Amino acid sequence: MRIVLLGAPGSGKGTQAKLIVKERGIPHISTGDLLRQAIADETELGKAAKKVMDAGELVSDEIVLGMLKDRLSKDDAQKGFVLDGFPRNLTQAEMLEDLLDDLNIELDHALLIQVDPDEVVARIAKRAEEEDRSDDTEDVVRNRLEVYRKQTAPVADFYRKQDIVSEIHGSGSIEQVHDRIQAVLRF
Ligand SMILES: Nc1ncnc2c1ncn2[C@@H]1O[C@H](COP(=O)(O)OP(=O)(O)O)[C@@H](O)[C@H]1O
Ligand SMILES: [Mg+2]
Repeated sequence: MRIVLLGAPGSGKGTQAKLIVKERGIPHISTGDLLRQAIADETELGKAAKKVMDAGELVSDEIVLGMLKDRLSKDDAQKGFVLDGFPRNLTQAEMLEDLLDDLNIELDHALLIQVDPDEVVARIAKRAEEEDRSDDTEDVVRNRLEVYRKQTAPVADFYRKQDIVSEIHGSGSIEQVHDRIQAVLRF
């Protein structure tokens, strides 16, 4: 099964992706995690990405797509995957479409996790304490939410045209949200 997770920063994409992959034995592909790993490894790509991420902006489409291409070509991704954090804008959605066309595969589900902005801000503040992410400070979060509203929210419409979007109510406990996702994936 090939799943894309959409939703604002802090909506719970990473949290829910981990639960889905545990049950289905497919990899969790998070472009944010791949970038944070590149930063930790101090690669050239990581150094370039860090500056952009620390400002709450999006890393260039080419860099992220290159990373994703490599990751999707690995053996474990052939049975399916949960993609988290990509596509982040319409250009990336089109790039992903071309990439999947080349591989002769299609997405099965685009899950849009919906959470009130106030709740998202509160969750991210909590995550900032727990995880020490340099892009989780209040100013940067505000900018990331703005980038989400302008650039990422339209991606849902891109997938609505393919009729693969399911909206998931993202408030409540992690288990409750997971149950809602399971109900959609079973269908
Ligand atoms: N249903 C939930 N209720 C409360 N907190 C949640 C819930 N889902 C996720 N969180 C917390 O919110 C923060 C953001 O979640 P995360 O999965 O990192 O979101 P995203 O990957 O969409 O940015 C994390 O600290 C996570 O533990
Ligand atoms: Mg995440």
